[in-house]
Amino acid sequence: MATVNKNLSEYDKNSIPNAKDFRFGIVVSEWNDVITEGLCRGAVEALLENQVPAHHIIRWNVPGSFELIYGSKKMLQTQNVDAVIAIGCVIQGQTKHFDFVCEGVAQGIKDLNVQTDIPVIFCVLTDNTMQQSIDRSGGIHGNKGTEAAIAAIKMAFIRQQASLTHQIDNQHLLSSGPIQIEEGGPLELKE
Ligand SMILES: Nc1c(NC[C@H](O)[C@H](O)[C@H](O)CO)[nH]c(=O)[nH]c1=O
Ligand SMILES: CC(=O)[C@@H](O)COP(=O)(O)O
Repeated sequence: MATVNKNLSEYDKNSIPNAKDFRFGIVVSEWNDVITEGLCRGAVEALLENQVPAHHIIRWNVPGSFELIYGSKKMLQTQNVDAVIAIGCVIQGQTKHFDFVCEGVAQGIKDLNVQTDIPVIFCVLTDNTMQQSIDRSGGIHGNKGTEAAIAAIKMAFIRQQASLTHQIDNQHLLSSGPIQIEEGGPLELKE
């Protein structure tokens, strides 16, 4: 479904876990800052609306969207955050540079999600025109920053639940007593 058929700012408030204990990093590109500031505003407002304390939000600026990769990596490596929101706006110019920046950022953010344990949310507009960016950063199609903040809350919750489940599994395994290994027999846990 294309963005034109969906308002980026709309979400089911009943489906959002309580985010009061989560901490969020926001890395913002300074290129097209009129747009990225609007995206950041949408993200922060959504986090605050979902009980995230203001002091649980850490914001850093980077020069351009390509630097979101390094900025997000250092954010998650050095700050106690449960998710990172990478905010940028890439607009087609006269050359192929748009293609390389967009592909590079998408791949870089994807790599961070694969290689680290902290979810990094891709809040990067890749538009043909400034009007398209305006429409998606608080305009007629809503705010992609809002969408990204909700995604960040949901992914932080998934990470938390996965960690708890892993701990329970480990506790069960560890509390099941010694592992009895019979010569040639199946490996059995003695309750
Ligand atoms: N043209 C846009 C850029 N270009 C700059 C790059 O992101 C990067 O900062 C530069 O290549 C140095 O590494 N960045 C945007 O965020 N948006 C653009 O439209
Ligand atoms: C995405 C870009 O880097 C692009 O906006 C730069 O413009 P140009 O392709 O005209 O150099």
